[in-house]
Amino acid sequence: MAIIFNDVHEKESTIFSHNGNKIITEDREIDILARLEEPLVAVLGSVLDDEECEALIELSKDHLKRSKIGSTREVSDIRTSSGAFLTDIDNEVLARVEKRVSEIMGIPTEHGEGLHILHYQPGQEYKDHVDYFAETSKAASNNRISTLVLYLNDVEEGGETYFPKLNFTVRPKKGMAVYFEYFYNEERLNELTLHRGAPVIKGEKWVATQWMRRKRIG
Ligand SMILES: O=C(O)CCC(=O)C(=O)O
Ligand SMILES: [Fe+2]
Repeated sequence: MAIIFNDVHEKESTIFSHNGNKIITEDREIDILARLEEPLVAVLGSVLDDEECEALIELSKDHLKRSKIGSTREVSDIRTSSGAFLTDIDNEVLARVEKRVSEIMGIPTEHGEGLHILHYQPGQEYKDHVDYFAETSKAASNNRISTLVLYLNDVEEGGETYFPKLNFTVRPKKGMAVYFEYFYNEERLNELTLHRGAPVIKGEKWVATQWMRRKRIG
């Protein structure tokens, strides 16, 4: 008698709702270049133009200080780059980018923490981590659910975003982005979004990250 294995695993629904190979936003057509389905990771092309990338870098230069991580805001070895949130800044390019990012992520801007700019020099990295907060942390009452990392420049060597549990690498390219989400009921899927910013070997690396929360902030 044959044994029948029932596949009881049904695909969980995702926040990201774009199908096909393009995302049409109010002011831009964005290419979906590659995607993994579970957990959902999507590599996006031509999210920002050169002028927008350069404007974000310039804005952050005034605000950069040594990166602080986690809700305790302590300087840590996990992230050796420098970072700054672009909040409370009245700027036309920033507003346009935030609107576009919100359309891509399918979440209103009010759920976002503001764009966070990171600057890595050779040898600097962001070691393995997940973007959501531990259940025991205070911030988990309105936890993060999705991330968009925008690459603001071309890195000569190194600086890849790497997902070790998926064995998936994204190479930084100016104007491109990687999207991923971790709002699955199945905790295993969220944990698979573990990722790192590999050390920059040559050149420098600039990224802008948008983390979205489950509820509006404030
Ligand atoms: O720099 C990268 O490639 C990853 C950045 C990142 O993981 C983050 O901003 O949460
Ligand atoms: Fe991250």
